[in-house]
Amino acid sequence: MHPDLSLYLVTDGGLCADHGLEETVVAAVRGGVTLVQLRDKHATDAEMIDQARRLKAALEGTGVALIINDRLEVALASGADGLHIGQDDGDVARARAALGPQAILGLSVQTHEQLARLDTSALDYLGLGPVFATPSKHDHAEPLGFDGLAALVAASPLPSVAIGGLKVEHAEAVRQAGAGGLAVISAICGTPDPEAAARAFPRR
Ligand SMILES: Cc1ncc(COP(=O)(O)OP(=O)(O)O)c(N)n1
Ligand SMILES: Cc1nc(C(=O)O)sc1CCOP(=O)(O)O
Ligand SMILES: [Mg+2]
Repeated sequence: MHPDLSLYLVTDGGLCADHGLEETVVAAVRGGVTLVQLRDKHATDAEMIDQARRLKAALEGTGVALIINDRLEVALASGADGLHIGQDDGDVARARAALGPQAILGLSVQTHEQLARLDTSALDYLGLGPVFATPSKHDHAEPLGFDGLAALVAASPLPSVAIGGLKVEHAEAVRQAGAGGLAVISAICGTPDPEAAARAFPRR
């Protein structure tokens, strides 16, 4: 499947708390978000399944897919549209086999070495980052900058989305680096008006 990576909202329960998770996501989608990832490092599986089901219902009719961060079992149990995993989050082939061919499956890549040993056949897209250091992910890798991002995009055989410290003012540089879009947490979650924050990003 080919997800629309143009403006990819990754959620953070803490940052979204002001408006509430569903309200933030629905407003951001009204503002132009094209893909949503439920990311919660603290919830139990049962809590995350419940969150995912509520988000899936809230996204009904919008055409925007819901991706689950890290947890294959949550993706399977919640009826979400896909899964995003990192280098240490489990096996890509196993995830694809469990999710089936229609699901969206994304993987994080930080280096050329990771890219070189990747079997991309089971994947739909890559998340490349961090472009910049960010407080939203305490264990992030060395920042790539835009030159590093462009080099990874050029070596990537799959559509890619850039992530890490990205704001509206970086959209043009990300486009010039060749990525298919931007993935953001704090540029939308935790802003006073998530719809306006999403709308401020240029359309692709
Ligand atoms: C779109 C996108 N790209 C990268 C990541 C990071 O995934 P990972 O390295 O597994 O780190 P965590 O998000 O699990 O902390 C992502 N979530 N989404
Ligand atoms: C979830 C995540 N993954 C990253 C990576 O580099 O793989 S950076 C990141 C956090 C992105 O949040 P913000 O938009 O607030 O910087
Ligand atoms: Mg992960």
